[in-house]
Amino acid sequence: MSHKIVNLRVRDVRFPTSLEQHGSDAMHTDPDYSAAYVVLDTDSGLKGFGLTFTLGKGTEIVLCAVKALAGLVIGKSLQEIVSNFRGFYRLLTSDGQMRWLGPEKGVIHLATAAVLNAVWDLWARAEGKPLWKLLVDMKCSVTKTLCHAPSVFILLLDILVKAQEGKKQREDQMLKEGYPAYTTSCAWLGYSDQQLKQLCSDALKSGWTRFKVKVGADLEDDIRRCRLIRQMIGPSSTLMIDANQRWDVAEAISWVSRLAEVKPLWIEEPTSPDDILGHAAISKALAPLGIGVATGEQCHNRVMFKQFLQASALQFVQIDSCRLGSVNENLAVLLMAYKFQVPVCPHAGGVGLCELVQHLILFDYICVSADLRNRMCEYVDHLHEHFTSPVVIQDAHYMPPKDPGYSCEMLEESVNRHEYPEGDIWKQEIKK
Ligand SMILES: C[C@H](O)[C@@H](O)[C@@H](O)[C@H](O)C(=O)O
Ligand SMILES: [Mg+2]
Repeated sequence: MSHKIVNLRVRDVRFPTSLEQHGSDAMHTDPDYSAAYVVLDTDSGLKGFGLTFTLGKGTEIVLCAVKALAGLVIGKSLQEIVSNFRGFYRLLTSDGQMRWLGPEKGVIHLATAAVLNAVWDLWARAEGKPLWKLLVDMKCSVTKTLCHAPSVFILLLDILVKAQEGKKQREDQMLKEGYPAYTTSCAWLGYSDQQLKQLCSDALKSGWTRFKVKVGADLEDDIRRCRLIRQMIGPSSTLMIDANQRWDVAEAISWVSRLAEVKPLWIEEPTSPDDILGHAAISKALAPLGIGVATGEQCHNRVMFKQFLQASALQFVQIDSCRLGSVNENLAVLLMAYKFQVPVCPHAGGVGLCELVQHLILFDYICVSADLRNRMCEYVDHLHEHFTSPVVIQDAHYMPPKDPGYSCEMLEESVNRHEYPEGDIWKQEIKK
């Protein structure tokens, strides 16, 4: 069946997470976790669901961008798209007029991600497999044609072929044990010390051993909060800190040096996400303290990642399922990270990001890296109840999803209630 796409709908879905300071950090003090949510209808009745993540205001701009891309998608069959997926990716990102809005960055690229995520979901559903399994079962030569990689990296096929060895064992291992995760949801910046202690002790009881803390607004607060959490989790648990771009380069080095006593594994987004050489300077300065630099959640595209890797400007690659051009571009980044032997630890702090990115990291382990050292996938404990196939966490591990698709279909009732501004949730909020 060809599954011709006959319609594309996009909706503005917002959750009022700022009311309880969920997701807050040094730069985003009041995020309302939101999404531009895309549904593709086909002539066969099969649907594809995709999204890109936003923080509330401005989601309407992403919706406009998705609508601008719709004409490139409607009328195409799934078969036509996947038989030349790289060509379709180029069609979306290289329109002679629209590419001026990016290219491949900002709102238009978020829109590309939402649309392509829905196409990948449709493909996986058509094959009756969860997306990670669709990728794992693909022939290496096919995988290579999907990913949108810079031409310098022609060794991609070799990497994939090499990783065929032991693939079945790794898949079985994942199905049994799951992929290791860390939690960010104990220590958002707007949480009180009391809340932080409570959440941390609950998380320890549920088996969590890796924790991320938000920092960057006030040094004395950071020292107190980081000491508190290190004391609670003990010396053998892993701690990461995340400044969400708050500092300039010199400030980042001195601030993080003051936090070195709590032994963070990484400092995430210490400075502007575009400052590749700044990240390289920070990496160099912090290496003697045993602290790495992590970044990626606001890295526009694969070309930026290529330069970060070439400049030794990061020690942990944080791919993002909704900022890069979907699976296609993320595959390119996974392969480049492997080439540079830098571990991938995906970003998932948002709505739906955990659901999506678990598929990519499973593929990375089974078919690319074959390594779990220094690797873990972010987890936040928010809003999973709004999805038809929510993530399953067992003993701080992501258990591989079993339902066909890319796991980002939302419950119709949740979408209706949270649609902005007409949904009940927002009508009530506006009345207050
Ligand atoms: C506004 C968001 O919650 C961010 O703080 C979040 O994505 C974060 O940077 C993370 O690493 O999870
Ligand atoms: Mg972050």
